[in-house]
Amino acid sequence: MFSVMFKLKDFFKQNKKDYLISFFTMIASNLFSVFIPYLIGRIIDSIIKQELTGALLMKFGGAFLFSLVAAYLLEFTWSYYLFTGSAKLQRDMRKNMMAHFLKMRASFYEKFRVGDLMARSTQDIRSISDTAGYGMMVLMNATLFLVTIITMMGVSVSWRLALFSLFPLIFLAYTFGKVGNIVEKRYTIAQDAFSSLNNDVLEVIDGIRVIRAYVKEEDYVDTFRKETESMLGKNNKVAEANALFTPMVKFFITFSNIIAFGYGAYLVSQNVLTVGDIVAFQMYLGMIVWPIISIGELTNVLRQGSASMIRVEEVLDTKDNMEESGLKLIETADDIIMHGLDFQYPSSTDKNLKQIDIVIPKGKMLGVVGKTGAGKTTFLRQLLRQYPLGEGEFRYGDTNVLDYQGRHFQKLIGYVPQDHVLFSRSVRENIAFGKGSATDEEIMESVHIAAFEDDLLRMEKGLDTMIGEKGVSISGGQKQRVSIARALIKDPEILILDDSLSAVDAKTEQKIIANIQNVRKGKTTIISTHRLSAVKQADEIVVLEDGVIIERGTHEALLKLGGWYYTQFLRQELKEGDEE
Ligand SMILES: Nc1ncnc2c1ncn2[C@@H]1O[C@H](COP(=O)(O)OP(=O)(O)OP(=O)(O)O)[C@@H](O)[C@H]1O
Repeated sequence: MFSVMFKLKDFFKQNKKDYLISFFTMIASNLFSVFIPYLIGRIIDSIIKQELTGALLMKFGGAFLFSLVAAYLLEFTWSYYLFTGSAKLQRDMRKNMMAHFLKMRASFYEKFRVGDLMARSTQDIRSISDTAGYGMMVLMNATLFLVTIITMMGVSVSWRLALFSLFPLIFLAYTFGKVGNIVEKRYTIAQDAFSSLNNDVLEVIDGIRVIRAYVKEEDYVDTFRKETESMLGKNNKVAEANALFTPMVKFFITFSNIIAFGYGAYLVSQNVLTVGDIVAFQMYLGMIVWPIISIGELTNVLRQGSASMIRVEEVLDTKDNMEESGLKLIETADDIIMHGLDFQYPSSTDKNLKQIDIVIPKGKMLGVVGKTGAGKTTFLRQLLRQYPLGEGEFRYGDTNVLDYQGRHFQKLIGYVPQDHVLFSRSVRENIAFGKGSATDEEIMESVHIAAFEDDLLRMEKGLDTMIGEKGVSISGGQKQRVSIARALIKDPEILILDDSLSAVDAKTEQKIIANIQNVRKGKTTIISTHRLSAVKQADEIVVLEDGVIIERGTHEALLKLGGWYYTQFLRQELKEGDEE
């Protein structure tokens, strides 16, 4: 249960000053608070003994008021320092989480679904920070307060009475532990359900157009209703376990009250205690309820915090299984050489690339074709190092890719993925993303190469047009061209296009290819495509089937070969002829 506090020890150390201020102001505030019943006890005794004079009342009144104000101000101070600390913890953990997400590659995102990651980086982090704020407050304040009250009960009234009347609380502590275990288990189940629900919401929002097109709204409403019902059930179970704490405290404290009254009255009758003592003692018993309830809640907060900590650690401890990269810096791209390269996705049962032998000389264009599922994207992912390296040789010139610094290596590559990812920003920002300091001239140059000029002219605000969620929706072909412009503005040593021209018409495709060839002289370009006309000009074309290169050569050589490429090319030519 306390493991979560232990795991946060570095954070507590870093914010030692704040926690020390909280701790000492808390002690002082508690001392002033417990002084008040003591004063009341003394006033009652003075009334009974008929010793209360005006001067004495003024003295008691002054001390009472001073203690009240001091306790209030001190409580403000400790709660300020404690709760700002917990907000800092949330900030730090979110920063760590985001840094981790940005470092991770494909296999990590295959393990965790987006909704799950969102749940862990919001609700779980909040629950952990509750342990550093509320949890810490209860731990320090309730235990300190409890110790102070019990000491006052013993010192200012009677140790015997204190021991007897607090005896039932031993059973309370035992029950707290048992219920705490139940809370932790139920909370983990509820959080897992929340992750899954989060994910489903994201999927619905993402796929809303398809859901509508297939008139599946009702089905989704129904599924979602069932899920939220089940989630409600799980949360109710947590609430049910939580609700046990307060009645449990009241139940056991009642026994303490009975003992205190019975045994206390006996001690008064024996002249061991005064009536004022008993009143003060009962007030102390009343005061003890709050810290005990809080300790129950502390158990709760700590159990939930440690369940959340396990969920957050699971994410932070998951690496993407990428090999350690070397220290070499790569300044310029060399020939890309793969020899006998095999690769298998972690979740795949068969090899997805088999014995790939390829040399892409620096500055040349390679075309990668093949039917769907042949392994084109998988081959490009090896170049991009999105997955662990397969078995076999993969070099840049004479140097094994693993000898290069991973991140540095990426700087040479411009990549246009199959699924176009554009941000909810302006066209300008989306394109300049490829090169932070890009001027409008440079942006327009890439717009021109990507054949996006005419589209831009039609946009009322030109480069300032907002796209995505915050602005206009743009077509698939337009998205592809903005993505191409984003990759081109970097003027990368290696440009990788993964089926990036599929949504543009044949004429525009030819225009883009011609532009690319024109501006990328001396630079390596790799194009994977279904439409063979896009790679006609390539220096070499490889045909993949089931992860194996089955044909290779120039366009002319492949036509002569009369294999898959030849048949496919004829089919596409005929189709395009028909369309024209
Ligand atoms: N992340 C993955 N985990 C497991 N298997 C995968 C993964 N991605 C792809 N595959 C499998 O690897 C094989 C090659 O897929 P790949 O996406 O490389 O084909 P492709 O030639 O690019 O297809 P397409 O033209 O349809 O994009 C397929 O059998 C596919 O099911």
